[in-house]
Amino acid sequence: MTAVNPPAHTDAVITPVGGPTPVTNAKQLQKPSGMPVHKYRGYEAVDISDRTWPDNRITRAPRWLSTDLRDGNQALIDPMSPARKREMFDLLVRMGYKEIEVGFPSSGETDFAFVRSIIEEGAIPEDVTISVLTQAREELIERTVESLVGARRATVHLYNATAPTFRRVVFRGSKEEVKQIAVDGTRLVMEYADKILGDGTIFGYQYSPEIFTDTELDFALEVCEAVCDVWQPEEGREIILNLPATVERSTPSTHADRFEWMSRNLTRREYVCLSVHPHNDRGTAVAAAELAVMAGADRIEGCLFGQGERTGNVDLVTLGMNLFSQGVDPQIDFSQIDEIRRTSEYCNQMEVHPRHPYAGDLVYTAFSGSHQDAIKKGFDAMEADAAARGEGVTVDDLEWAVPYLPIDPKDVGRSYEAVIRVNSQSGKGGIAYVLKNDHKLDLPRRMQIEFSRIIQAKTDAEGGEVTPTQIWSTFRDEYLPSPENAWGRVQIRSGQTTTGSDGQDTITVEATVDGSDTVLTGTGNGPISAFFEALQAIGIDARLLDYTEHTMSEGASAQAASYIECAIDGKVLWGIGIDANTTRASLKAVVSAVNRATR
Ligand SMILES: CC(=O)SCCNC(=O)CCNC(=O)[C@H](O)C(C)(C)COP(=O)(O)OP(=O)(O)OC[C@H]1O[C@@H](n2cnc3c(N)ncnc32)[C@H](O)[C@@H]1OP(=O)(O)O
Ligand SMILES: CC(C)C(=O)C(=O)O
Repeated sequence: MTAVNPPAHTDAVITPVGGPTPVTNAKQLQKPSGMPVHKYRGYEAVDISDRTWPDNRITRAPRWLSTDLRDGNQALIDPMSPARKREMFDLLVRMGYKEIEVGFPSSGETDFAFVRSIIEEGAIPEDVTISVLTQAREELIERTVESLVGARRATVHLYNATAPTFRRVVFRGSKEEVKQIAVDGTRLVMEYADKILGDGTIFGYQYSPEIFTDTELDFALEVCEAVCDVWQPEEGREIILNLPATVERSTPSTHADRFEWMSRNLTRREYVCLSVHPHNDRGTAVAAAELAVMAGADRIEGCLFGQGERTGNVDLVTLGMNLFSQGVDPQIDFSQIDEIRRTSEYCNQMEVHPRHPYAGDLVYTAFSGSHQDAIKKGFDAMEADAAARGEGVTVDDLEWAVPYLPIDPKDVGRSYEAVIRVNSQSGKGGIAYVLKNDHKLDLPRRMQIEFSRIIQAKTDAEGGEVTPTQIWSTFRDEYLPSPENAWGRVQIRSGQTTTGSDGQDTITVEATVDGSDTVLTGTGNGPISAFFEALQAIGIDARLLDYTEHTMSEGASAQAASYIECAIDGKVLWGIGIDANTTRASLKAVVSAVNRATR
């Protein structure tokens, strides 16, 4: 055999002995881009060769915090109006989020008033903790705590940047001074909470060393430890330490290493809720969150559909649904994903991409032929498996196993209607799926091939998508013309068969042939062969090649579909007949094929 792909390490051009085309190593064809790569440097690895996170599995939902109303909102072109904020808040509650960051109350009247409104209007369920963000500045902290008066459960979330560039550029201070900002801020939060909030509030505290991703690990740890020294976490008094990828900078694996390192080195780890807050600058926020949980994070902060600064916060919908698709209950209800999407679009005034995981318009839709074929076979196999398991077992009782569909679209409130859409890339499987799903017609394989050629000719000629309605109207026109729209040489009105003592069937059919009423008769070893003989009399030479039938529904008024493959005057064609009586259905199927032969 001749090698076609040269080994990756050679730059040689391999000329296959006797082969037609010399093969060039693709490496040789790539050229330097000319882009200014010298301006950037690689992210530092973490010295943690005994890392354990790759072996961990996520077997239960982490704690979730939605920051749609804070990090999501602060990144919008038009921040949410109070009405939109309230819609979002109510949605998050309905979905099951128990920790919701509701704003930055010291930023201005809008956020302050919103926090007051949900407290005063009793919109916060007993088991939901609201959280509010503040900088480590006394006047802002005081105002922040004031916003929480009357809340049953509330957390103040304080942040300050700890990364070198921010120490140098924003705070213009030393490590010690920047650590002191966090320490003083924590003390002020505690003092104001004591002074302003009564015993009626179950008060929590969260600290974020902002830009954790660019902060030296040992310094991030030092600041977190100093904050813990002030807050004094203990049994029944947790602290949330949230380590934000304010700007996502590393691979998810390095991010996970940093989490494992922090998780191992925090002294009061059992009283710390370790929280991950990924942004999506490298497009890997979801992976970063998942790997961080494997590395020890207890809690994830993010936004629905990945709203948030720049490329967004991590997407809570994808994370939750990823768990669901692995058989882990996300403890968040995504069963009405389109309602969630619509509400989010209304609140954020931004659209969710049609290819957005789990929620986009097109994510359960296959256009391409081999995908459609496999999906149709998958649905058929699930139905057969359920039937084989015995009475009362439905596909909903089985493990989901439909190729190309990671989850059952029904589980998020989607119908199967949009699963298969037909265009020029589609094959017989998709078209057959539409006919089976929408019209209960289970076409035999060779008939699928025949009809898909008819649709293919249409897509090649007209381009674009062929809707299920167009597929059905093309199918009807081709195989099942209605009496109002009849075409073809033969239309039958009624027929009778009698069986003689010799076992031969004689058929008498009242029909219209070429526009004239007539009676056709013939004899054969069954009604179909008798009908073929009757057709001989009007010059139609037909021979049966294949026959199959199935019921289309259950009950007394059940319809049957018959499919007949015939050789007619040298052509091989399929016909279909639908009738409550199977003999009539098969005669209609013969007529369908006969008429097509002369169309
Ligand atoms: C990564 C994140 O998403 S963090 C959250 C960011 N979100 C927001 O900022 C939205 C809401 N913020 C706001 O509306 C405004 O920033 C306000 C109203 C809170 C404060 O506004 P201003 O008082 O004008 O201050 P501004 O935000 O510009 O901050 C600048 C000052 O705060 C200091 N500062 C910034 N962050 C912090 C912090 N976390 N803790 C303490 N001081 C801080 C800066 O060093 C600077 O100080 P300087 O004036 O002495 O140089
Ligand atoms: C305040 C912090 C958590 C933040 O939003 C970020 O760093 O992205």
